Amino acid sequence: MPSKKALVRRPGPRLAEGLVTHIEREKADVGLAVEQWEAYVEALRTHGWETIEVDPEDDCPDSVFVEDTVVMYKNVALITRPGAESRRIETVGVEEAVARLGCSVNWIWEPGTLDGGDVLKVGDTVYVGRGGRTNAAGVQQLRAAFEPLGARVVAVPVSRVLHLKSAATALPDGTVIGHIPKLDRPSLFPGFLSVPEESGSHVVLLGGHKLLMAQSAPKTAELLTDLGHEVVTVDISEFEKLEGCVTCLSVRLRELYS
Ligand SMILES: NC(=O)NCCC[C@H](N)C(=O)O
Repeated sequence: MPSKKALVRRPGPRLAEGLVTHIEREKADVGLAVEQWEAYVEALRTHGWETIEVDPEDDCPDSVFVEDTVVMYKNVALITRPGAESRRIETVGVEEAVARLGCSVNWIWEPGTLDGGDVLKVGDTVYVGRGGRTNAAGVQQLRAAFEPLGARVVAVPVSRVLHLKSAATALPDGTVIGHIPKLDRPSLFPGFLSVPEESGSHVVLLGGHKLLMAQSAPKTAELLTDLGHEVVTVDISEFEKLEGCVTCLSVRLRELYS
């Protein structure tokens, strides 16, 4: 039976100093962000996920975006080497957490860089965005880690957004959804559905046809509801000010053997 555990990491007091690359900086309200994070975690729990808090990393403003620090494939946790140097220390606590959960651990090494936000899994196809945070060596190391386990790794150029998953994720049936103006090569995805809002391109699969989405994408929520999905929304405005989205606030562990 698949496990339903999700790693999350509480935002720290320096959250508002988080990196912004493709958008104008707007001051995030840390108190409100904590409330929004708690509601996000509660939404995961309500839909059957056991949440595991990685020890906070209060000196790292971006540590709440835990997805960037580890990529899961089967029982293997690939600890990343984030493209932004200021984020590299975040991996230490995450490595401890996944090791405690019984994952096999592997690593991206220098000169490779890779952010988890650049990795989109659709069944055994693993799309990896090669862009501002993930370099060619990171892509090669991801291939070397996951292809022997049965993955097919497809590299996708990313230049218009922070990460591949800033502009594309996948529905439970494997359809990739994305916001065309932010994608370099939408034609690389077979079975592609375009969505009207950039923040509508981010969905977290909660199980069955349930999707967790940001409140900021009402038109996409309507489109997906009309296609028979059950949409659960959360307000993550303070994380969106830092180029975060629903996907980057957790890492789901679905194939643990413990
Ligand atoms: N996977 C993600 O979408 N991560 C968002 C990271 C945002 C953070 N401010 C950063 O620039 O690294």
